[in-house]
Amino acid sequence: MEPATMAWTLAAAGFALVYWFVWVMGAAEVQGKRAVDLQMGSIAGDKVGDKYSQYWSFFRSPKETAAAATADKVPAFVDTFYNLVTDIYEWGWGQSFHFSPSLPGRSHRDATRVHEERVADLLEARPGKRLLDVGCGVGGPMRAITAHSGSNVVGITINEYQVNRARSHNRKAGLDAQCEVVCGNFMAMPFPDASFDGAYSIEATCHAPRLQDVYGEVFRVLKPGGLYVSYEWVTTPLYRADDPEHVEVIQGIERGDALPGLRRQDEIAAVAKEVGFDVVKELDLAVPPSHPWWTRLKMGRLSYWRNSLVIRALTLLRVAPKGVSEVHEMLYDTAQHLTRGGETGIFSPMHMVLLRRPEPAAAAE
Ligand SMILES: C=C(CC[C@@H](C)[C@H]1CC[C@H]2C3=CC[C@H]4[C@H](C)[C@@H](O)CC[C@]4(C)[C@H]3CC[C@]12C)C(C)C
Ligand SMILES: C[S@@+](CC[C@H](N)C(=O)[O-])C[C@H]1O[C@@H](n2cnc3c(N)ncnc32)[C@H](O)[C@@H]1O
Repeated sequence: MEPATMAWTLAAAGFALVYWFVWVMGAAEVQGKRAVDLQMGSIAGDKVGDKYSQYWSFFRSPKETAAAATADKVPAFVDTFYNLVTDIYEWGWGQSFHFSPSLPGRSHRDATRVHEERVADLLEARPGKRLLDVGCGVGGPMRAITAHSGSNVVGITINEYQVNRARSHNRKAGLDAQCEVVCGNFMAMPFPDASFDGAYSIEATCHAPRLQDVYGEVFRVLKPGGLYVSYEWVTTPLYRADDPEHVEVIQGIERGDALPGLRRQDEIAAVAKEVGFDVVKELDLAVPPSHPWWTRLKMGRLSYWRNSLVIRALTLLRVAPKGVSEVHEMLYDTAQHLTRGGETGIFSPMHMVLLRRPEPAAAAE
């Protein structure tokens, strides 16, 4: 082959490869968020590195730092975290930022939807009901629940960038008349007392330093008789604080997922009762007969490698901001810890509680 022809062939093959990696494979999970669109939330491109260091400084502060002082800083730290990860989550996982038990023979998308529809069914959601989504992300669950039940949903998230993403997805799905999104702290919500028929939180309240603060707020805004379902991140009774592997896995999950400290499974219902809820049902959805939730993380080694290459290439080309690679590495690392947490059974991201705010007469008994 002529040298010139060879050069042209190589250039065309290179272009085709980059195109396939970035534009075709780059739309990893859902259409709508491609690798070339990766931003870092509302963080300016040249500040990503600083924000990433700021995120880590939270874990570097001495353990003996007064818990209350640290707790005050948590919402800002969680907000920074979601600025850093929201686009990578959407690109590599989808619009629902949670796990689901796998369903043999069905897609991840189906498994996700079934896990979300279970919430609507537990809440007996139907047209005319007004539900609250506590920590709503970019609204994947909210749209599934509205579409499934016909109810109206108001979501709250601490992260302004997610509010904009969620509103835009709601509009595109034609659900903006039924789905509303508010920016705010779920530990001090901007809603009147007794203003919701039902509420749910999917893998979100683990970001609260004190579960009482968020459960207390949900109790306040629910109408008497209203139901609240939560899927909680917890350590299970198999966790041993004197086993170094267990400690490393749990700390790895906390560091890579902006958690002020994972709770024990038995703390959840106790806190619910403390703030006044009746516990209607409590069940760990991660244990058999459920199929593993972590297989989706494990099966993706090739995708992680591909994603990492795409991100490096885009950073080099200055399409993606500097610092994205570091955030991506952090997520890869936490994926290993989450998988290990699932395999050992010491961690569950779906400890489900169904709670009811009692009617006044029942409360007085
Ligand atoms: C509830 C929370 C988030 C749960 C999950 C949605 C996310 C936890 C870890 C995330 C990921 C890890 C690896 C990433 C991978 C390296 C990248 O190439 C593509 C995206 C990941 C798969 C990413 C996707 C979302 C998670 C699974 C917490 C924060 C309380
Ligand atoms: C892992 S995401 C889950 C999102 C959504 N439930 C889903 O399943 O797609 C956790 C969510 O909780 C929100 N969150 C965390 N702390 C919060 C706080 N103090 N107030 C409001 N939202 C908060 C985050 O902004 C994020 O939207």
